[in-house]
Amino acid sequence: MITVEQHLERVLAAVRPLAPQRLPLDQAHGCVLAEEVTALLAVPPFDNSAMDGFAVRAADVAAADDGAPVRLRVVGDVPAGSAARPPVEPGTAVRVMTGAPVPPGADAVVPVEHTDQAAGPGQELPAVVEVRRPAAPGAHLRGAGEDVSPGAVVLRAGTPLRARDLSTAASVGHGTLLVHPPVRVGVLSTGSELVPPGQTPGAGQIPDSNHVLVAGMVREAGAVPVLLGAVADDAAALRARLAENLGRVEAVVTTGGVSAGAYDVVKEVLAPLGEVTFDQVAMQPGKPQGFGVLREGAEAGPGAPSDPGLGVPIFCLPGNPVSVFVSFQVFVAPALSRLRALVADAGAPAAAVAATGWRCPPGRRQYMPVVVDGTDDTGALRVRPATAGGSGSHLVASLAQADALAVVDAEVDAVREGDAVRVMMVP
Ligand SMILES: Nc1nc2c(c(=O)[nH]1)N[C@H]1C(S)=C(S)[C@@H](COP(=O)(O)OP(=O)(O)OC[C@H]3O[C@@H](n4cnc5c(N)ncnc54)[C@H](O)[C@@H]3O)O[C@H]1N2
Ligand code: MOO
Repeated sequence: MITVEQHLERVLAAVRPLAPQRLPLDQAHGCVLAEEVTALLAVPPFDNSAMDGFAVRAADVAAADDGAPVRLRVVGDVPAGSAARPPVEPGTAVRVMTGAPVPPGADAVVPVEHTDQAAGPGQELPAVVEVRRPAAPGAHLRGAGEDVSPGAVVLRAGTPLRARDLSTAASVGHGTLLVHPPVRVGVLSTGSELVPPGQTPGAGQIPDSNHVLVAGMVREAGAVPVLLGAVADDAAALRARLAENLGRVEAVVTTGGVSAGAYDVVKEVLAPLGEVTFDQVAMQPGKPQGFGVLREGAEAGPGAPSDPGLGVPIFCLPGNPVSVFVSFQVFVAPALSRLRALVADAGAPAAAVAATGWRCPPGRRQYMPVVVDGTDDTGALRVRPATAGGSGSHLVASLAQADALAVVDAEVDAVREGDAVRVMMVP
């Protein structure tokens, strides 16, 4: 048996960040930025109106009032996007829309509501506008560069790009960014007993819950699942499904077929394709684990894992669904973070206290799905097992209740009510 740390170390030593690529903004969401981004354009890019109304000289309308409106001759119309710049001379106004460039000579905008003109679409350009309120110099004007000036740093390397980061990049003039590209993860279930979700299982069959579990966890880890379906416990079918798909993924996660069964074909198939080893890890659930590197169409031999074209890391997780969930959290998620070039780690487990006791397996670190039931007087989280059935790795239906995994050291044979435990919160 090896420890969780030994297995994780081996996994992380075999993966490194995908080489940066320049991608269009609409493909870069969730990717980690590989460059510092500076503004090419100012924001706003030019002086413009904050209101639909009339660009005026503030001095002209200083005394305007409902009882004594100021009449200005309208000498032009500037919708947003227009290149027109009709000058505003004393005694004149130019109609402007929100976002339209402020014409030369104007130093204020009077909103349409403060004039005799009707608001809304389809209004003809009037020859004369009556202004009924004064406007201070600068009123309703938005100055070029108010937010950022060209050359300002707007995004730092290492940022996982959110929607608003992409909008920032677009607003300062970028159409592409240098990013660590999306990590595509092949998701493959194995087992002759599996039927697709929603299909009534026949004798001895069960729904394939692992496929949607792994695909969803891949998404929650910021990577992109590539659904490779389920294969029966048949060596040729498994070999073919992997070989067909290796070229289009940066990692693979399989479930099932890694323990001691007579039909556990994952082990049998993987040796000739690459370098995958199968270990017993001192954890519960998740004891049998396979991990290694596959090379597309290549013979087995040492290489540089996760370099495009050189190798694809493969995680062969045990079939029991709770084992899949835990193994993904503990081994696959950190590896996907590294492939994405994320620097932030998951952080230390939080302090909690057991609201009820439970049994633990001898000699294996336990990852018990738990529900958080508030906090105690000291502020520690109160936790209890998510299922009345304890820590069985097949108790998948209760997994949805879990808020966290309680991590109990291998030497502990039972957690008693009131014991301190560490918990990892789960998505
Ligand atoms: N003789 C031994 N038997 C077992 C050992 C052992 O050391 N010696 N280890 C046990 C442990 S611990 C685990 S965990 C499991 C791992 O089994 P496999 O990875 O070989 O997985 P399977 O046998 O294919 O399936 C196990 C279990 O999970 C169900 N399953 C599989 N795939 C799915 C799926 N896609 N969706 C839902 N459920 C799935 C499957 O029906 C089995 O019930 O081995 C123990 N045995
Ligand atoms: O490792 Mo198995 O996951 O204990 O059931």
